[in-house]
Amino acid sequence: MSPVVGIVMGSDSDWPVMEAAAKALDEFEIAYEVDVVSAHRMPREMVTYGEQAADRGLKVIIAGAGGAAHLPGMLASVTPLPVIGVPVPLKYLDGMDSLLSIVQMPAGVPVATVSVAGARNAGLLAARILAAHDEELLGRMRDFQQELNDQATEKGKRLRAKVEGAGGGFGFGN
Ligand SMILES: Nc1c(C(=O)O)ncn1[C@@H]1O[C@H](COP(=O)(O)O)[C@@H](O)[C@H]1O
Repeated sequence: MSPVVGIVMGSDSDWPVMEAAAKALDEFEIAYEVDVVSAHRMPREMVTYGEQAADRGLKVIIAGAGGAAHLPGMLASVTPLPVIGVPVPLKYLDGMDSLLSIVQMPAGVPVATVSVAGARNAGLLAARILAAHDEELLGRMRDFQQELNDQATEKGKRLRAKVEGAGGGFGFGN
């Protein structure tokens, strides 16, 4: 299957964070490619990647970067595809630098920014974007949401049993 999502990052050092996006796409059996594409260190290749992405069949780009994280915004400026930005936290500033570098885009050049290190949600958001035009994938997303719902309900049951067992009161679920 040819890739429909491009997962790119400023450095291979971002992979431990970005891997969660790949895992989410694996869960939905969505084909993706992975690469290092840095706006700062390889600007010409970055522009080429962004310019060719749609013609190569990609539908969504997930771009992760740390520090002065210009990659997601720069990619969004050269591709018509939706770009999801993942702020990667580095040693200093706890990812606030990456977050602010990615999230405050000027009007006209959107980047859908997820939380700091929120690569899993980036993968899930890419799946939802694809599902908007794919009934079968939409069904799997609904199943996934139902599973989340069931798990949260189960957690509530367990918590209530624990508290009630210790002589506590009753909760919303009763
Ligand atoms: N933020 C960017 C960009 C960019 O935005 O173009 N290119 C690399 N980087 C970031 O530099 C950090 C350190 O990279 P190294 O570990 O290679 O020194 C990484 O988090 C990367 O995303």
